[in-house]
Amino acid sequence: MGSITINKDLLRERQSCTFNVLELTHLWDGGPEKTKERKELEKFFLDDPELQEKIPSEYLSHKEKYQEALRRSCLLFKKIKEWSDTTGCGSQMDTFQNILGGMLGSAILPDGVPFALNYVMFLPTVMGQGTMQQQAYWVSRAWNCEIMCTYAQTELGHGTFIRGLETTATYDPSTEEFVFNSPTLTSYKWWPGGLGHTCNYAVVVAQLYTKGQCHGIHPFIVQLRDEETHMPLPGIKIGEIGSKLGMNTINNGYLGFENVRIPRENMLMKNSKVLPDGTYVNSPSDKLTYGTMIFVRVALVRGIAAAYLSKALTIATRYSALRKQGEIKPGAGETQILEYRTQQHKLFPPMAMCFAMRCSADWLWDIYNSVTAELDRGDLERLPELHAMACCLKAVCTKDSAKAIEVCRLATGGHGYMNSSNFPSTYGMVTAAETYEGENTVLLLQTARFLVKAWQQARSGGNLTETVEYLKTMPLQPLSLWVNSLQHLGIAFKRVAAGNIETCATSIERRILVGVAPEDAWNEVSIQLAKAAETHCRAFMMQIFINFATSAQVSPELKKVLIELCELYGTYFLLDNLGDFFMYAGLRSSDVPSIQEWMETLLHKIRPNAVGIVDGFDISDAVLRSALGAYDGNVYERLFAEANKSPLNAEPVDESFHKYLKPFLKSNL
Ligand SMILES: CCCCCCCCCCCCCC(=O)SCCNC(=O)CCNC(=O)[C@H](O)C(C)(C)COP(=O)(O)OP(=O)(O)OC[C@H]1O[C@@H](n2cnc3c(N)ncnc32)[C@H](O)[C@@H]1OP(=O)(O)O
Ligand SMILES: Cc1cc2nc3c(=O)[nH]c(=O)nc-3n(C[C@H](O)[C@H](O)[C@H](O)COP(=O)(O)OP(=O)(O)OC[C@H]3O[C@@H](n4cnc5c(N)ncnc54)[C@H](O)[C@@H]3O)c2cc1C
Repeated sequence: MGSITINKDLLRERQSCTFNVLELTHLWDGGPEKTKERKELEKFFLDDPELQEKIPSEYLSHKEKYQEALRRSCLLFKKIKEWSDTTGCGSQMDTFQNILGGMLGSAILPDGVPFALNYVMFLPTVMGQGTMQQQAYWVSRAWNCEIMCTYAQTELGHGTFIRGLETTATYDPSTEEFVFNSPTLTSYKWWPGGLGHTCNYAVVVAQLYTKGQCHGIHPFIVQLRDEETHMPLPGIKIGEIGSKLGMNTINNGYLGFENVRIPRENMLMKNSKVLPDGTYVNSPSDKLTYGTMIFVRVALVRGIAAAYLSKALTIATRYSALRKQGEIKPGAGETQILEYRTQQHKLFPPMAMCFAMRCSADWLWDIYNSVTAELDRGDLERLPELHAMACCLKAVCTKDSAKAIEVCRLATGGHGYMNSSNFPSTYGMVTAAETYEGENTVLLLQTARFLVKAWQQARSGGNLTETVEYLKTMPLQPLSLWVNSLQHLGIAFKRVAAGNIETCATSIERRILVGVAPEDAWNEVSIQLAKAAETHCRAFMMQIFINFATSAQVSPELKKVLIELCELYGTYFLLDNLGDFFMYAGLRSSDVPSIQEWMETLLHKIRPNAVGIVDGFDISDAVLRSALGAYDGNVYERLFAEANKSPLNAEPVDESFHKYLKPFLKSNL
């Protein structure tokens, strides 16, 4: 038990890798300096015995899980402060992002950080929607953890349709206060992370009434609990919503109001305002209230979708290299399961997806920053494109990631079903992101709205922005014979997207022409609209991956691997959606066998580098938390050690035998 020798199959895999793994790590991290910083950060946090798990959390009760998560969150945030004060290495924000959504956080609090919303949503909302004065007051209090805050938007009755929220904030000019009420059961806030028992303040999104008129939803800062006793303030009804599929330590809560008063100054007034006499001053755009949601969607693509998928892939690929089962040729000895082409088909396309997600996330982060700066100057022109791309990338990447994590689990057979594989909690974390911050279908339909408008603009000769420019050029280019090349893949994906968008636009027009109301026509076509948005996103990711792989400043050996992965991304999704490529990209059935062969050849080429690629993600054992995925490959020893942590193994005979089983066995039914 506990041997430190490396499994010999894994060792052989590492010796036969054709590229320099460290070069990939540096590329993945964004440069050698970033790798160094990340490793120092991991060492600082993960070597601390106080932060290490004593009993696997699966064996704790719901209450104990929360209490332990809170204990560790407090230690963790003290250490973040210590880290920033002593090393001066990296900004606090980088550290927070790594802790809250990144790999480091998942090593210490795998089921979620109850403080996450303070940093991920409360602070960005105050910074994006508060006046300078409000920022000066609230940001330092929340940043320094003098108060702990969350973001309370969703209600029992409404999550998606936020214009339908029912919580009311009614202005009373006689006291210059807003009065909060929850008029119905369905108006109770439901879901906010940390709301149950952790936070004492929240941004609450409510319908604003002043001078007898409703002005729609607005954000307010509301105190929920006493800062000393933590008792709920009068009129505040608050609690936790109970056990969930995953993320069980994030402390999601409910919240109701009965005549709760807050000062006028607690309305976040950067965009719209209520003056002391109750006069309402309009925002330049009512969509600026939705800014925090865009920020989180952008952050999720890299921080959750790509990061957690890289973890699942590391576990499944290392395991597949050492697990032996059956023979390909009778008598030739048992085969590493990674030799099976079907296994390669399960694992290598998700590796390609991981890279495509990372390039897309970097692009999205850059345009988020530039559009945010433009918004601050009052320029709203590029907001629709940012919103459309944040929506579809969040939806497609979280969907691909969750699906691929489940495929990774299945690819490890029975052992993957164990909590000690770390697949269940990894999946629980990622599938939640398919729903929160905008349910995926709903987000795809938001993108589709932008695409249909862009299509109409392309037809009328109007100008188009970067991501939809192809809607102008694609339909004009003649369809050429199929060629197996990256360039042709890039064009074919765009043709499929343009074709799907055109089909939707014309289906809607056709319906409207025969008298169907535009809104009904939209609903009738919405299956195709969601698909069109997905194909647009896929075409974008394909192109961004092509640009990245072909222009990366890396050694020829690594470049070859990047190009293979990029080709695999394209061929995999093409073969998975043949109908689309027949309909819109000039593909003929006689072209398919050569594309299938191309894809299979790519699997064969990637095979010797599979372990090298996941080693390149450089996820330490402490972060992986998996009996199946550890660097040394001593899987069976680890599975045994984990099994022996089960409280049922503490005694050779459990007390339930004497209480129930023995009397039952002796009862002679
Ligand atoms: C560091 C890594 C992170 C780690 C995190 C880990 C912890 C995570 C913890 C978990 C955290 C989880 C926390 C949580 O979950 S917090 C709760 C999150 N909730 C949601 O995301 C709700 C989803 N719903 C919506 O966003 C809206 O209601 C939608 C969009 C569906 C409709 O809305 P509405 O009914 O009002 O609009 P409309 O459809 O009539 O369209 C009208 C126009 O508005 C435009 N429009 C719409 N939206 C935007 C926008 N945003 N920017 C710019 N424009 C926008 C739109 O294009 C259209 O334009 P046009 O066509 O008219 O020109
Ligand atoms: C783990 C987790 C954490 C969360 N954290 C927070 C938080 O911190 N703060 C917070 O405020 N909220 C939070 N939420 C709530 C989350 O944002 C909502 O659950 C989400 O926005 C979806 O809303 P809903 O649950 O009302 O689903 P619904 O909107 O009821 O969706 C149900 C179904 O209806 C479909 N549907 C709905 N509208 C449309 C439409 N217009 N067109 C087509 N189909 C439609 C959807 O596609 C879906 O299939 C969290 C949720 C989860 C799961």
